[in-house]
Amino acid sequence: MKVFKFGGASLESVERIKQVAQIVQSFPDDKLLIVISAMGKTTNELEKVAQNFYMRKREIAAQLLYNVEQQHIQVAESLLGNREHPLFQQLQQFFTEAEWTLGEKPLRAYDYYYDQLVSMGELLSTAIVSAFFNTIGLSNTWVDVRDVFRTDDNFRDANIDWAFTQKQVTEKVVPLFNQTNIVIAQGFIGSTDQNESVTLGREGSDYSAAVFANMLDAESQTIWKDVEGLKNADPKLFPNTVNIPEISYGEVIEMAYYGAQVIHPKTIKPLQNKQIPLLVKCFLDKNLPGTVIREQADVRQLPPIIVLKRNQVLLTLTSKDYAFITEDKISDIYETFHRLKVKINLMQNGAITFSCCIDHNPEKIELLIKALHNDFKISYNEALELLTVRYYQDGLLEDLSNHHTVLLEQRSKVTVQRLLKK
Ligand SMILES: Nc1ncnc2c1ncn2[C@@H]1O[C@H](COP(=O)(O)OP(=O)(O)O)[C@@H](O)[C@H]1O
Ligand SMILES: N[C@@H](CC(=O)OP(=O)(O)O)C(=O)O
Repeated sequence: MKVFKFGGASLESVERIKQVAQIVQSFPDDKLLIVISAMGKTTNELEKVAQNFYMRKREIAAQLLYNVEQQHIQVAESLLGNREHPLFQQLQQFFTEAEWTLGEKPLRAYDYYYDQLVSMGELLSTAIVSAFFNTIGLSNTWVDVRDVFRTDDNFRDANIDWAFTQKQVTEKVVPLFNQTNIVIAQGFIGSTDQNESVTLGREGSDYSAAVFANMLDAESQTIWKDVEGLKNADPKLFPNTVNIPEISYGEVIEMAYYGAQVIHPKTIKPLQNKQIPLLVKCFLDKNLPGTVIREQADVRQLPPIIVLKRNQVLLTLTSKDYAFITEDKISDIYETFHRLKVKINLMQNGAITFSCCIDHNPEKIELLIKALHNDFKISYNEALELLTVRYYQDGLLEDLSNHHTVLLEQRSKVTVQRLLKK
């Protein structure tokens, strides 16, 4: 059994979906559990539907939902050639459910409504791909993963109930492979014990695939991307990147931790637990070797690995009473950040100052200031970039920081981080 994951980029047009079908056709002898994300940027569009609904801008929300509907119907029509197929009823049902939600008064928390609306992207894409595959001879079974992935009600970042979900996978998903060699399921979504839809955190389909791989004891998981494999930096941000043929789980966790937006950070652990290799392959050319991520990878040959996080803010807290920044003060500060769910990307303290770098989020900064202003004078510096280089070489570091002022720096033997201002 192999687990494949196709993300939004691989489904962003009719041509790309046909290309995905060709890839799947080249594995005729394998049992495949295929996890699929929403098409293209659908999740972003559905987020806007949810935001407008919650701000009681119903007409705008309805119009945005209609746009999503039309895009999907057009893609489905191009792939299937007509509107007679039962798929169109299935799509209509998803839209009707979303319209019902839009008709409600938003009495519950925003995150709940977000999940009810945004989870639709994966239901639509999987329904379309499944119907298309069946019409071209890629016989498959479509699964509503909300009947399989049981979670808590931590909406927008729900946590999987492993024991219950494993039972569902064994009892409901495994038998499906007696009917077809291919089973198609949604990434990114699940359901509570009250049958409410949940999402697992943005870009969470890699993680969904890893949960399936773990529970099905898959021989491998492959995520199909628009890049030749895992590279030493994001090729959209840096011109001369190189492909990494082989890398360890631990190294990929480090990259994700520092902000590399290529593999969801939660993906590695379920695979590592069962020593299942993670392959990153290119859907544009499946013959490229890609990257193998596993425990015993040869890391001696790793190039410098570069991660750039943009849109960062440096927050500086200075104690008002000139008291030292001691352990108890740091503990209070961390407690506040934890309570407000603000992640610290880099921190440093001096005698009476505590400085940290966080993602730019004006609402969160306002809440932090409110919570901390009694004890601290607070200043902040916006529009910064956090550069992380592992296995750094000084020449490279200087090149990457050229024309920037370094506001904060931290070095260990392996990793250097610099907070840069243009
Ligand atoms: N180190 C890296 N190696 C390869 N790609 C990277 C890296 N860091 C960031 N990326 C970006 O990840 C993108 C692919 O991931 P993503 O867009 O999430 O795919 P999908 O949504 O299809 O799963 C690439 O287009 C690339 O710009
Ligand atoms: N569609 C979701 C989940 C996901 O993982 O998408 P992608 O595989 O395209 O990154 C998102 O955009 O967050």
